[in-house]
Amino acid sequence: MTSKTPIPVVVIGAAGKMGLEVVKAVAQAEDMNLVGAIDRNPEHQDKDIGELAGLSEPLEVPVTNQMESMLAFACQEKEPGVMVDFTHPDSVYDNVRSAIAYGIRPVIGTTGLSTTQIQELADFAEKASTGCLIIPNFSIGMVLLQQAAVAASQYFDHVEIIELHHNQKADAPSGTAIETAQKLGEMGKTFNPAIVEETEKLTGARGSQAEEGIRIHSVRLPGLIAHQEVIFGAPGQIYTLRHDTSDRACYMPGVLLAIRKVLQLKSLVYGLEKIL
Ligand SMILES: NC(=O)C1=CN([C@@H]2O[C@H](COP(=O)(O)OP(=O)(O)OC[C@H]3O[C@@H](n4cnc5c(N)ncnc54)[C@H](OP(=O)(O)O)[C@@H]3O)[C@@H](O)[C@H]2O)C=CC1
Ligand SMILES: O=C(O)C1=N[C@H](C(=O)O)C[C@H](O)C1
Repeated sequence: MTSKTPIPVVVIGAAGKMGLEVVKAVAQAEDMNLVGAIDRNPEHQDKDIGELAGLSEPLEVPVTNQMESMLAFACQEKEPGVMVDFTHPDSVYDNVRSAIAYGIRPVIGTTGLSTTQIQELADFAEKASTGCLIIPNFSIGMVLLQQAAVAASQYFDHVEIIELHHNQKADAPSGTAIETAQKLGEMGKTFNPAIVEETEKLTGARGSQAEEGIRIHSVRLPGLIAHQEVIFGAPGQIYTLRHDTSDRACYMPGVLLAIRKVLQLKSLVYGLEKIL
């Protein structure tokens, strides 16, 4: 039996809510080896990431805020490496450019990249012939919700999206809600034709206007994790699609799949459904 060399994985944002889940999932995956844990939070510097993640054994991987040195180290591994990014909308773009420059394949979970930034990263990955994945939502339930929404949009002309998240979330609307609106927008129809002339007495009362006239409403409260409703309306009926997460572990099968798949790519791919 041949045993393949494990995939070297670096996690950036490793000490955050998603980063710690990824650390646990990668540590348990037989075909992966966690080689680096990057996080800027000063509280966690030099601590063993396995201990921070609550694993029974240390992983002998200390948290560092030195991204460039860590990427330089990871690119010397025998096998091509992968960097999983769950950081912040303000830093993900630069992190990904650096990873690609070192020949490390990025798997991006961080949301909040602009359309221009995504296009620039796609061009950069293409020039470097490097795989790169941007996945606004790693849960299979959300892929299914989006597919059901696209199917329903053939029959409904009116639709709005409500996304609800914990109140530590930096970006609004969520990357998932934007992706959902884009998918509905790709149907090529204009939703929500105006029936009356509306006046917003409080700015933002009707949410933000996304693709093809689709409105997105963002709710932020402690006690929530990540939830989304797509509500279709027609005379005499409402059709509601809803996805709820109760544990960030729900994203891990998607994250592990992305780590394996990004190594087979030579350019940027957007969306979990493209690699299923
Ligand atoms: N695609 C998906 O399926 C999912 C995506 N997300 C997205 O992932 C991102 C992270 O979410 P979450 O884990 O909840 O956030 P957290 O704030 O819990 O974690 C982010 C971590 O990254 C650190 N960090 C931020 N910037 C840098 C940087 N430049 N270099 C190193 N470390 C950095 C933060 O440090 P500090 O505390 O000092 O800021 C923090 O420890 C968000 O954009 C969120 O929307 C979340 C869930 C699922
Ligand atoms: O910040 C989060 O928590 C989440 N962010 C992603 C998004 O913005 O869509 C994915 C999921 O909704 C959880």
